[in-house]
Amino acid sequence: MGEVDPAFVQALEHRPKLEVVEAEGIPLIDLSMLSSHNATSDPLALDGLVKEIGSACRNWGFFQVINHGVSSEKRQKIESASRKFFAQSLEEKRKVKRDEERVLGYYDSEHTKNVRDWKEVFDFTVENPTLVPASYKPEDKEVTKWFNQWPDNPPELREVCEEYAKVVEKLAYKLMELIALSLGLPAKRFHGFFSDQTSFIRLNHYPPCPVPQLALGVGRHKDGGALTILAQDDVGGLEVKRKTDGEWVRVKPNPDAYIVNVGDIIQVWSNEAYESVEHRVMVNSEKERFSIPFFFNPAHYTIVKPLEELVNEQSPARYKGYSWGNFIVTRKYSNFKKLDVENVQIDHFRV
Ligand SMILES: O=C(O)CCC(=O)C(=O)O
Ligand SMILES: [Fe+2]
Repeated sequence: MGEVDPAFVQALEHRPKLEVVEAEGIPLIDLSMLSSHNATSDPLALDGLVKEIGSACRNWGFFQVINHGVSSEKRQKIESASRKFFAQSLEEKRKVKRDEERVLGYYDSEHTKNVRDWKEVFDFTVENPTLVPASYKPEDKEVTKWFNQWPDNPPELREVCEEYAKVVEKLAYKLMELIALSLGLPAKRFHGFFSDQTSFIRLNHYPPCPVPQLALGVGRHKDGGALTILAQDDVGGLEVKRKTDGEWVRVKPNPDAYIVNVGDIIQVWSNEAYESVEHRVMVNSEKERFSIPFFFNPAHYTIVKPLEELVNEQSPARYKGYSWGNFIVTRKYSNFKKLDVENVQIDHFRV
């Protein structure tokens, strides 16, 4: 195994197979009608789109969207600034390193399920500052603020990140409207949850890895928030656990598309009509890879529970309510030290 730190090595059953199964059938959904005038004047076409979104959420939990309204210029700008940022020396990047006080910024030793990920990241929130509970102890009611940290180089990073956040946020609201309609709810049913959103964007850099059969860029996991909107470059490596057979399948890069996945919160809100799906990232020995997920997350004071409209005698609530603020800070602080609480999962709130 040579020089590789054992912290990166996955248990046998979680190691990736090097022969890749490219996903057949991950839905590709065209959103162009939302940016034209047709959306209001052609209810039939909107209906078709809503059905497509509903069946993608139900059958896959993952889909790709094209003609999504995010200009390719904004995407290229953030991608190129991200490349410039990660190309700097470790010393330079660590000037905006995250720690217990400043939890946003650069980080190079993230763990998923206690195995180190082969990646480095830069995190920033969409709202600056972002309000969150000051402590992971539910009895502490104090609220604190998370502030973004911006590096000196590349100098344009802050502006391109802020611009990008604005346009992807618009897409996130549109997708939530389609998801609401697909569940038989009013289009704006979810909007109120996001007024003091805790959404964040992560710049991911996966360097080439000498042991791609042993390590992962990100270990298998589900996203804890509401919805994730991901830009991946042309290298490929994202794998989704297909619902029909549990096979790991790769999401083929499409430079015009965003990959969207349902997170744990939608699973709970929809009372499991839609499920958050496991995914992971494979690395390779030749090429570095970059990706940019936007994690659309509600306000910290949101109590996440199945929506009343979707609960009845035939389908009783499958979850008790839980505090989103407590969920995120518990996850966040467990990165820095071992807490006296277990790694929080929505399963803990199952009825
Ligand atoms: O890089 C990717 O393709 C996905 C990353 C991911 O799943 C995550 O950061 O939650
Ligand atoms: Fe993820």
